[in-house]
Amino acid sequence: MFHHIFVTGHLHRSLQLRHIVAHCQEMIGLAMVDPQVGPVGEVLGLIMAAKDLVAGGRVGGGSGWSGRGGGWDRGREREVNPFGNDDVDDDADRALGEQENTGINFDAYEDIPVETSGDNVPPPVNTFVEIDLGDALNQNIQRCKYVKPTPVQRHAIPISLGGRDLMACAQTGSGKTAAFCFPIISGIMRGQFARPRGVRTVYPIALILSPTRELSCQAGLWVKSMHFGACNFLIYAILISSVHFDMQIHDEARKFSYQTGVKVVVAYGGAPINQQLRELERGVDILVATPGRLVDLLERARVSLQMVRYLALDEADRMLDMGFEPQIRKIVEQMDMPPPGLRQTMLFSATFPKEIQRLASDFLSNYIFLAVGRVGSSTDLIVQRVEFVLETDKRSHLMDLLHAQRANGINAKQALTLVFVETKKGADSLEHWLCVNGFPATTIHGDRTQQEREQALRSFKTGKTPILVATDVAARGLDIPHVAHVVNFDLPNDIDDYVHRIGRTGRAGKTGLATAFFNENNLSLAKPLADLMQEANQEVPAWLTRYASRSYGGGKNKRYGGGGRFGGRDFRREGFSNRGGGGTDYYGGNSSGGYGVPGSYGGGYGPGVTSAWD
Ligand SMILES: Nc1ncnc2c1ncn2[C@@H]1O[C@H](COP(=O)(O)OP(=O)(O)OP(=O)(O)O)[C@@H](O)[C@H]1O
Repeated sequence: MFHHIFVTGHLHRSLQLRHIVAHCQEMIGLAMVDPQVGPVGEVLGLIMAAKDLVAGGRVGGGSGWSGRGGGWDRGREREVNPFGNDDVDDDADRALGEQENTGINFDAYEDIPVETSGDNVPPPVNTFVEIDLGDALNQNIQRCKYVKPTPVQRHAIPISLGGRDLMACAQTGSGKTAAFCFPIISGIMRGQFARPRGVRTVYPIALILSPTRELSCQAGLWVKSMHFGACNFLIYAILISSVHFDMQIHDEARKFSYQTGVKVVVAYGGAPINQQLRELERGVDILVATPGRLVDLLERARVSLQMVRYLALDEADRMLDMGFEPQIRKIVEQMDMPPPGLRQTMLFSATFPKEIQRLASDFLSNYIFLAVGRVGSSTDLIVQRVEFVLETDKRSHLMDLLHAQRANGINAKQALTLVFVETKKGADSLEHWLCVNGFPATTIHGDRTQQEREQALRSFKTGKTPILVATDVAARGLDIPHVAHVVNFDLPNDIDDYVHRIGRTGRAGKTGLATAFFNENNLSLAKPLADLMQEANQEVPAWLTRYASRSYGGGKNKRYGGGGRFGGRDFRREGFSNRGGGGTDYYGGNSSGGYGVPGSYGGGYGPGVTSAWD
């Protein structure tokens, strides 16, 4: 027989919720967390309590972390199992947690060209067992159902394990997160890191920076069964207006580091800082952070970077474009982080414009450049279509597509469609119009609160609203299973943004479809788009080739200009010398902005275009 425990709440009823949780805890003999940081933090604290309850963990107060690398103090806390219970039988939960890594079409990656450059490049591996990652990590790889490494992992993991700095470019959905997480976790497991004991300051060993807090969040709805002695409990942890989400990288890193003794903490803006501070106080080995929130923590002296031995930048080109570069420089160069050479630095993205490579090389020491596939290319697992659609016809055209999808059963349960638009207003109005016309949709854009964005993502992921209308906020990194179709209702101005957007489908060896509506407003994209499609063996419509041949320069998409179709790969091979190697200083002598780079990268956004940072 099951005892049912409902943990449910609303912000203004958080006291009541607290009592319910306390009661649950009393029933099964667990300690109570002390959620004392205001209503939102309180509710999140309660949810964390529920989460620990669900996982059978014992939640203690104060610092539960001690010993090497801040690993688990197993006498006082037990680690929440990020893989969840095997006996989960709830559809929504399954949809949220399932990664479906079995049946991946690895053959799709076999022929992919790989380029490495730099001194003494360690050879690639073919299997995970060849690499000595340690038992605990190997077990987690099995739990993730990763049978063999993806190409970027085959090359990047030995390079990083060899202690080398790395700039890696590999296609969307090809497993870059694990490629930088595995060596970091393995390195921390092996290392001896004597860290200062600050009163309130924590000293992470690894820092993973990612550009947006949206870089996929994992929803926190728990419906689990569990057993205590002779009793079975079904525990429902549902929060009506505030749900705790973890960033995707954090979520992945937690899976990979499960039972390794390596503690991962996330800090990102738009969520209450107190909860994050409490988590940090319990100890941290790997800190996953967005730049803004990290600067805040550094300024409050709650985090010191002086022990950082590993620095990873995900979506590194975005992190270094003009919008965020000063913040990144502050974190990496102006605080207490060890310099290149004394720390290991790994930069990853699917796109890496040369100008950004130049900036990035400032952070690296004698690094290896790795390109899996052509730099900035899209995977040919995605079928790309471009249709000429006038502005005034876009809605009816989209409707036709959606009706056809429905008729073909493509939009059956769990097949999701992501529609990219240019503006926040445009997103809201299209969402409304879709809903009115019988297509449940939701939106994600910069004017929505963090909570609304998270709810939208969750509603999309679970298939409740199988259409998500988004601005570029959702263009990068999001790893949402079952996105079958990406529609570029409005095309971006920058071909790299297009690559990231369509990369929300066709992930991890699966196929996907991307449709773009092109018209005379997108002429500057004609050539790069035609080139990209050709590169990915896609059918390029004759009209697009004609536009492309007229070469409308927009000052953007410079990788297509001159010297090879994609403007080369490792920029060091193109007549620029690496600063670290003692060559020409191409920075124009200014290291904090205005780099004197001819035609420096402008972030890729035209005026009025919504960026991922809004
Ligand atoms: N070796 C592997 N075997 C099977 N699945 C894998 C493997 N490595 C990663 N994956 C899965 O592939 C998916 C895509 O991985 P990930 O999100 O790291 O891609 P990415 O290269 O960072 O993409 P993007 O550039 O869009 O951020 C994830 O669901 C991940 O769990």
